[in-house]
Amino acid sequence: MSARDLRKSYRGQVAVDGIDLTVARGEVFALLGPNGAGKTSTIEILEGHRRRDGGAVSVLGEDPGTAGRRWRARLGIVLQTATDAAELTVRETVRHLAGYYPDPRDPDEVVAVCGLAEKAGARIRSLSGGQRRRVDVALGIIGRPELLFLDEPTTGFDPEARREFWALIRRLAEEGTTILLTTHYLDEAEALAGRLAVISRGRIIAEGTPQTIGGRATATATVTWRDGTGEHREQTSDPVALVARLTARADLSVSDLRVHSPSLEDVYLELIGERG
Ligand SMILES: Nc1ncnc2c1ncn2[C@@H]1O[C@H](COP(=O)(O)OP(=O)(O)OP(=O)(O)O)[C@@H](O)[C@H]1O
Repeated sequence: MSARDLRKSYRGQVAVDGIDLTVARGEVFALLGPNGAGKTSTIEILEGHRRRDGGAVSVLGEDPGTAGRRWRARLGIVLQTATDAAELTVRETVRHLAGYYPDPRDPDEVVAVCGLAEKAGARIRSLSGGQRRRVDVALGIIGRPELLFLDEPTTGFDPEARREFWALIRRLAEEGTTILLTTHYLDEAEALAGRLAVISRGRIIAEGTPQTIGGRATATATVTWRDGTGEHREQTSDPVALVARLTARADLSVSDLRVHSPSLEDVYLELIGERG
């Protein structure tokens, strides 16, 4: 999947301002960025849900602006807005949608892996917000998509449900599903994404792996420790060497040794702040 110089404005207001993006088959790629940065606009153009104003886009070898139903059946889509309240049960809803795909997954299995087995017979409108979001995810994967778009998939999930969801995404990725997700949870991006991009004001301002983005791998670390002379704190670009030096000193009894490297959140906030 690739986009070159992608552009989108709403009544003259620029939302996507020349985005270049390439996601290889089998990759899990996360789009991060503040509210209104242009993530949903970008993802919905790639899904074929919104028209672009400019740029070239290829998704599974086709232009989403003109691709047809067979192309659509190869995608799984979890939109940002949750499923409307419905009178159908969870099981009925998932089974119903399965009927639209040539090679769907087993509906009961999907209900189970999405943590909805106990709610399979419940009407959608009776579910909690997080449970409804799980139904959205179930509907997104029922068609055995080659490419899965997830727009803030775990909003409203409790911590356990998020962990279960992460395990599900990892399983799908292992099976070869390409996944593009947006999230405001940096731990989620770090846990799932092989690569990620930070979008701000319609542009990509950083791209890389969770470990290296924004210079994270080479950023200064803070080492703190305690010894006979008191508490110490030192900034260093080579914490391993400092720790080795400290622990080699027989005359110091070092304790409470900690190395703090910048988290993905630290790096993200710095990136956003610089451009904010
Ligand atoms: N249908 C629309 N009509 C007018 N303006 C829109 C529309 N959709 C989005 N916008 C505007 O485009 C900009 C980008 O919005 P978008 O939804 O793509 O951001 P986002 O990064 O997904 O934000 P969030 O994290 O809040 O979901 C915002 O300023 C938004 O107000």
